[in-house]
Amino acid sequence: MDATALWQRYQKWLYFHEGLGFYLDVSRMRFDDTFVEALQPKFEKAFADMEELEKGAIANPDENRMVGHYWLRNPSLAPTPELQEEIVNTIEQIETFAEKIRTGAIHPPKASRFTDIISIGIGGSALGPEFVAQALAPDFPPLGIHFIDNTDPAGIDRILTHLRNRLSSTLVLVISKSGGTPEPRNGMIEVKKAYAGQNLDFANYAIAITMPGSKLDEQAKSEGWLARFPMFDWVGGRTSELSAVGQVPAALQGIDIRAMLEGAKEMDDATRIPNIKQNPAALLALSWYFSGNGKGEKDMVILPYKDSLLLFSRYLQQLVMESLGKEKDLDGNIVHQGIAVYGNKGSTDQHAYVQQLREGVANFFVTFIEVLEDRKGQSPEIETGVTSGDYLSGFLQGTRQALYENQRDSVTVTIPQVNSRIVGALIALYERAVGFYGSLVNVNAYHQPGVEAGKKAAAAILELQKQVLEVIQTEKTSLSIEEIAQKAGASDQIEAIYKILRHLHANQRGVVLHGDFGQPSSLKVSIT
Ligand SMILES: O=P(O)(O)OC[C@H]1O[C@H](O)[C@H](O)[C@@H](O)[C@@H]1O
Repeated sequence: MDATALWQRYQKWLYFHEGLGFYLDVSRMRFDDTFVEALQPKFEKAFADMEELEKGAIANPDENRMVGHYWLRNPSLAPTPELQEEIVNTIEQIETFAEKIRTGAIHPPKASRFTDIISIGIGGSALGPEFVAQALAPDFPPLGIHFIDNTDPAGIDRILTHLRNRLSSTLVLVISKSGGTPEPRNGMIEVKKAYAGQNLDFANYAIAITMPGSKLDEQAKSEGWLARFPMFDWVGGRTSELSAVGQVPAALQGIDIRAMLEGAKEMDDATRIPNIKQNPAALLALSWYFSGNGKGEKDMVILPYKDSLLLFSRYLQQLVMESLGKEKDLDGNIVHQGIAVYGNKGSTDQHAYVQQLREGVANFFVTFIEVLEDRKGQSPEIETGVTSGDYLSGFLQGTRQALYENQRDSVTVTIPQVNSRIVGALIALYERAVGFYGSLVNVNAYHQPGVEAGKKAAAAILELQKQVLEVIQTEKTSLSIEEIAQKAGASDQIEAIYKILRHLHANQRGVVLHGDFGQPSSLKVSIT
């Protein structure tokens, strides 16, 4: 296509939202009108499905749940007055509470202000808060936030060591929708011990964000924690950033949560329009479908040219892959659906893997995110008439062009600046695009059955560890791994048993391995 034709195509497909100053350019996805027409019936179904979902249909049939994240930013859409009230009240409670913390009206027993937050959570209970903190926290936030989003002991130590002199002014958010996920539970137990180690009563510092009645909620209630905020049954983890999960940490950092909700609402209104060309989420879903043949054949590379949006790709990784990565479709057929998502930021990544994007295996499409405002205020000149921001902008345009010339497609999202309203709008845009795409390929985008298998397997390993330790302690003599496996009645688990023992050995847990470590079957195991 020559320059004039491309310019025409650019204008033909350009989506612009005036209120948000938001652009979406899908002109560098090489679909034609026939393709769009062919997809029209599927889109009609997707629009209808979405309307039902917003009205409170059981859009997540496997878990028999409504899917209501859209109600969070427009409570009048919630199907009952009780739900509407719950949403409105929760936001007000969060704002009031955060204000009291920030001003010192609520303060720790031994200090006039809280200075820091440890936020403990994983998956949907971490990725949104992490992304938003990086994107929107002011340079000098009223409280600095630190995340424990794993059960890695060294990771936990790093945070606790860093905060050891400020623990007495550090709030702890324990975020878990289910209130039973092992990683945040472990983090909470370790952090609680650290508080006890400094003679601090954990309850005076701890806040629970979880479904009412969960294990975590019960614990917070019985121990008299500082506060509890509800996570609703009808909000999925990966779409929970605009619920208490994201709002509490954001408000405590001085981020404008009302503006985030407002931006999301504006985007929701725009993505409710049942017309592909006038609906940015539909245009995204169309592009994804085109690129991967409706089968996820191409990966989605997210490249924001702005440091503050670095974690957007990680956030989207869960939203897209946990929603769309499914073995079966809604009719029970084996489909192995999904779209792989990765990325960091430009222009940094141009000095890393973009080489492969340009010339290597063509198994992806790029989503560029362009921010029009370079920085607050004027930029110094780097060369005559040229700023650092001009370079950033030039690198984005150049990469988009170079990829296109090599038959690599891309989408470009352009936003005026990174602020609360726009970040809210971006979150809403992708939530809706994922919902539409789920309908196009006929999968339940709101459950995650595959995650359970990993959790069960891990639980089985920990059970096996207990059996193994019992054998070693009863026998009290040096044994081979094979003998231990036999005595534990788990010969079929010999490799897992070896790995358990090697891990215990490496961590001074009373188990010692002797022999040739390159020949595991030769090893002898004894207790210390
Ligand atoms: O918030 P929680 O209940 O602790 O869940 C945290 C995360 O873990 C689960 O395994 C799910 O796969 C995620 O969707 C969820 O966000």
